[in-house]
Amino acid sequence: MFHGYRPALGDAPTLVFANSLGTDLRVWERIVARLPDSWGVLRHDKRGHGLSAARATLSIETLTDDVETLLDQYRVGDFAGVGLSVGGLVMQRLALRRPAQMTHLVLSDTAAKIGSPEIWNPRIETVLRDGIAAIGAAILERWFAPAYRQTEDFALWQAMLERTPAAGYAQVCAAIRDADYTADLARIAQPTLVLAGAEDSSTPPALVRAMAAGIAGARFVEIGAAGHLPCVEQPERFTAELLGHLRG
Ligand SMILES: O=C(O)CCC(=O)CC(=O)O
Repeated sequence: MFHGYRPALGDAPTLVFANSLGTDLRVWERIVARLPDSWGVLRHDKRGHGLSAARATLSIETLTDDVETLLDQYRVGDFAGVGLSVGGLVMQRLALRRPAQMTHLVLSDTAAKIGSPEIWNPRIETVLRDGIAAIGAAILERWFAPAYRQTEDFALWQAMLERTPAAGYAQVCAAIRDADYTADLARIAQPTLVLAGAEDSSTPPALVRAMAAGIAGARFVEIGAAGHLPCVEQPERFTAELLGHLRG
């Protein structure tokens, strides 16, 4: 599995990131660039995305297994988990699997249950039949606020999305469809920051806020002028919230 690891220096914190559907580890580039150099960072391309090969069966649980494998491979100690959308589902699992090791949780533009079979099944069918480009414009409208879609930058993320293998994308869609962690939210004990792009129509702020309400003590912050990927569109604000959460 393709990944990047930078160990923390001394007692500096380590951040473990998990990406969203149709993106790879570069989605965190602008956040990592703003972190202190001493902080540890572990990022990866989930199965069927970026440079990571798909695997025969995939679920949120197997995606979480992959992150645990990397944590153990590098003997990562305490870490903060940062998950975006489907990556947020993975981090919700990891929070419960590694309660002592995960010190803080950051959930961006995610929920305990995202969408329904009525949304995911036609999307899977279309992608497998016609490719991602067939639904690319609709996805990008959900990902970015209108002003951002006029920028030169926008084409970069469109390329990332459209280069995602259709089979890998469809497998992750099915994994999201089959996951519902609503009943487990109350068991999350880490201090949790929940971020939502104010213009996110993939996981709208009301849905994200409802998840936050289920996690004891979670702090909910809405980020203006951002869609589904505030880490791309509003990296300054995203990083400020992240650093504030970790530094208490
Ligand atoms: O981004 C994700 O991980 C899943 C949510 C989604 O459907 C994103 C999109 O609108 O394409």
